[in-house]
Amino acid sequence: MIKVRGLRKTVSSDKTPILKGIDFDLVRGEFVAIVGPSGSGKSMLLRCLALREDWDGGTFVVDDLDVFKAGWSGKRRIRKEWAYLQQNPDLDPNRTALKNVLIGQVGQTPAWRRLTGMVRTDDYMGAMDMIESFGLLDKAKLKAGNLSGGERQRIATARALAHGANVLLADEPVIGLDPHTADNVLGMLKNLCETQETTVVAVLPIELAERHASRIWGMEDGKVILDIRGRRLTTAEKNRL
Ligand SMILES: Nc1ncnc2c1ncn2[C@@H]1O[C@H](COP(=O)(O)OP(=O)(O)OP(=O)(O)O)[C@@H](O)[C@H]1O
Repeated sequence: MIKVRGLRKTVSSDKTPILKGIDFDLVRGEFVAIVGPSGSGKSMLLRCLALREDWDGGTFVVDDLDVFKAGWSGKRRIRKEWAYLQQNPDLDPNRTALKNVLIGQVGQTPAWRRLTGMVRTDDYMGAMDMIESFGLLDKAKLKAGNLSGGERQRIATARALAHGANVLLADEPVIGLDPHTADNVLGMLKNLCETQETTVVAVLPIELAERHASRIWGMEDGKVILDIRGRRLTTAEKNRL
């Protein structure tokens, strides 16, 4: 269970809060899509949940762990077990797609492994399976710098999942993908939620949210103004966003 109460975020240059008190409970295995107009705070919410931003107020409880009260160890656990996929994923452009998946993300992978690049056969097989399931087996040996934006995004998602992230926070994970591939990737994420109890919180366009998410949050001006089970939004609901 993930429990957030009163999440507030203000940036120092501007005293108007960007997030104005967000509350929610999330259970394992939910696939939440965040929708809403540009500037409503979708990316900031994900960044705060990923602890890429300091919070200005609020409580954050994951299972029985009060993340902020636990201090360094609480934050470390989130960084280790949760994956954050930003719009431009932080892949190493000089390493192959496969190597990026194998060595993982800072925070998820022991430093010695990142430095030496040493991997076990099981890890290799797991990484190749994951790359294949994202339809990129033929790109595994290409340097990440030579992949398209959509391919990089899929490799970053594969990397997070290959390292066993149990919560995936993804900022527009299918941007730039053709509709068929976008549906495939989201279908895969949905399947992971259902079979592995992975929790996904992703910023998505409304029509993809309607099709794939188990829950939809609509954001407006730093607040969640709509929190519904995944389904087609009514015209009135769409007009609020
Ligand atoms: N570091 C910052 N300094 C000042 N303002 C910021 C900062 N980061 C975000 N903002 C502002 O906070 C608001 C919310 O930004 P955020 O990126 O979360 O919006 P969004 O809903 O993800 O938008 P989009 O759909 O365009 O990506 C915006 O008005 C943005 O300009």
